Amino acid sequence: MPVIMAMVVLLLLAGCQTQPPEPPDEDKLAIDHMLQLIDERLDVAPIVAQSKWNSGAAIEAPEREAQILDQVEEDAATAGVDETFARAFFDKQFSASKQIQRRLHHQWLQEGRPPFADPPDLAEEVRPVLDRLTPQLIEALADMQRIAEVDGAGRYLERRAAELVQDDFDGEPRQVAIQPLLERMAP
Ligand SMILES: O=C(O)C(=O)C[C@]1(C(=O)O)C=C[C@@H](O)C=C1
Repeated sequence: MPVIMAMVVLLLLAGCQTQPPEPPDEDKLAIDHMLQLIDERLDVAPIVAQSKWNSGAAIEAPEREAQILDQVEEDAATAGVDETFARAFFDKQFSASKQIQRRLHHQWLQEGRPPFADPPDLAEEVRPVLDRLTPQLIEALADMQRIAEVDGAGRYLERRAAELVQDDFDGEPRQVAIQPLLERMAP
């Protein structure tokens, strides 16, 4: 009997323990959507890497980054997104993409890889994919800004990132890409 009593007390105590806060469902959906967009953007990096492997163009393209940031500035103003936040976010998306590209080039160099048979054209086909993602990411940033103070938002984002953002390496590019969001969000 005392054993059963002790078990009942333990069960009651476990039930009383407060669970870490979880954001409401609609905020969870917004976070998932943001992570899916980040994943889509990172997915383009290997295609950029192929195109540059063939052309010999540098991975770092500062003039292209500046061009995207001009667009970001405009879209952020329209969507009411803090410009510094938006710029920091995109800067990290560039860093994550470059990390993936550098790792792939390193791998291909080691393998002595010949040029790819038919990579898509960088300016005509690949960059437009990234340009279409920019306004969608800004909209998602507006949501992130809105729910930044929601208890548990940062923790949820970090947990879901591991499931939704596939960087195909060791998770470092993913960590780089989500860092500005984690910095802004309540844990
Ligand atoms: O467009 C390119 O050349 C890319 O490599 C893509 C990208 C980006 O993520 O948008 C990444 C790195 C470059 O410095 C510029 C832009």
